[in-house]
Amino acid sequence: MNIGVIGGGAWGTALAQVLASGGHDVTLWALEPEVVAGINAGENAIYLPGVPLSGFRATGDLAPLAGAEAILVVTPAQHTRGVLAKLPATRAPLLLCSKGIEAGSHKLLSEVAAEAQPGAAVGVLSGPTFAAEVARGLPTAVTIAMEDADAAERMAEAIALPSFRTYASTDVIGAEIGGAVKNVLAIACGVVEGAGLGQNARAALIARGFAEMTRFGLARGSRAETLAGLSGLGDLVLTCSSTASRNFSLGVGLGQGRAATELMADRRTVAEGAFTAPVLCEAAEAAGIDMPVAQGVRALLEGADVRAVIGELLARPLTREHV
Ligand SMILES: NC(=O)C1=CN([C@@H]2O[C@H](COP(=O)(O)OP(=O)(O)OC[C@H]3O[C@@H](n4cnc5c(N)ncnc54)[C@H](O)[C@@H]3O)[C@@H](O)[C@H]2O)C=CC1
Ligand SMILES: O=C(CO)COP(=O)(O)O
Repeated sequence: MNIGVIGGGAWGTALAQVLASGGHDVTLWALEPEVVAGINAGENAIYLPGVPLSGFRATGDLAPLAGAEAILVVTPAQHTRGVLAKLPATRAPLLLCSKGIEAGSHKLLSEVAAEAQPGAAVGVLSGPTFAAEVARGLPTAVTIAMEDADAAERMAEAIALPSFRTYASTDVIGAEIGGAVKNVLAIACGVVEGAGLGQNARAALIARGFAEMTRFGLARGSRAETLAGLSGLGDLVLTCSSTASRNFSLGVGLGQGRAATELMADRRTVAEGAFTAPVLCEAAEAAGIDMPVAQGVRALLEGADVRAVIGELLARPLTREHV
C-alpha cells in the first residue's frame, strides 16, 4: 500500500519504520525541516535517537500524502485539527494514532478528524506501544478500530507483521478513550512512585483508575470489552509501570513535589496526559461522572500540594466497589 504518516515524533517515525519493513510505500510528513533531513539521512535524532531508519522518505509538504491509500495521523492531539485542516481534502482512511481529547470542544479525535476531513473514513490505531520498542522490532500488539468491520479487518491484515500483531475492532470511540484516559492515570501512577507510596497503592490506583476509565468510556458510548483490551487496560498497565512513559515520568516529578511548570518547561516531547487531564475533568463534570483520580492529577498540574491531594483522595467517603 501507499501509506502516509503525518507526524515525525517518536511514534510517527516508529510506525513509518514498521510499515516500511512490511514492504509498504511510506511517506512521512514532519513539521521540522531538521527532522525531515534527519530521517532522510537515516536517523530521527531529535525524537527517536539511536534507531537506524530506512525504506521510507520524509517530507515537509503535506500535499503528496492526500493521495495515499491510507494515512496515519500521529501529531500531538491538540494539533490534530490544525494539521488535518492543512491536508488537501482526502478520501483515504485516516487512522488516528495520537491519544487525547481536544481542549475547549471536549471532542474526541475521531470527531475532530471527521470535521476536518469529511470525505475520509476515520479509525484508530492504539495499544501498549512504546515507540522505541516498536522501532526496534520487539513484539507488540495493537487494536485497529474502524466502524466498518470489513475495512478494519483489511487494514489490520495489511499492516500486520509477526512482531506487530493487529486486532480488528469496530469500537472507534472505545479505542480512543482508553488511550486518552490512560495518559492521565499514568501521571497519577508516577505520583505514587515519586511520593514513595508503595506498590500496593499503585495497584489500587490502576484498578480504581480503570474504574474511572470505564465509567467515562461507557458514558461516551465505548464497549466495556474494548476498555478492558489492548487500547485500554493494556496500555494503562504499560504506562503505569515504567519510567519509559513520559506521562509516568511527569507524575514522578510531581510526586517528588516539583512544580508542573518546571517539569513542562522547555520539553520538546509530549506528555499528553497534561493536556488531557483538564479537558477530561471538564467533560466528566459536565456529564456528572465521578473521576477523583483524574481530578487529583488536574489539581497537581495546576500547582496543588502533592500531600494535600493524596490526603484528599484517601479521605474520600468509603463506598461500594461497583456502583
Ligand atoms: N511515543 C510513543 O511511544 C507513543 C506516542 N503516542 C501518541 O502519539 C502522539 C505523538 O507523540 P510522539 O510521536 O511521541 O511525539 P514526540 O513527543 O516524539 O514529538 C513531539 C511531536 O510534536 C510535534 N509538534 C510540535 N508542535 C507541533 C505543531 N504546532 N503542529 C504539529 N505538530 C507539532 C513535533 O513535530 C513532534 O512530531 C501523541 O498523542 C502520543 O500520545 C502513542 C503511542 C506511543
Ligand atoms: O502511549 C504510549 C505507549 O502506549 C506512550 O506513553 P507516554 O506518552 O506516556 O510515553
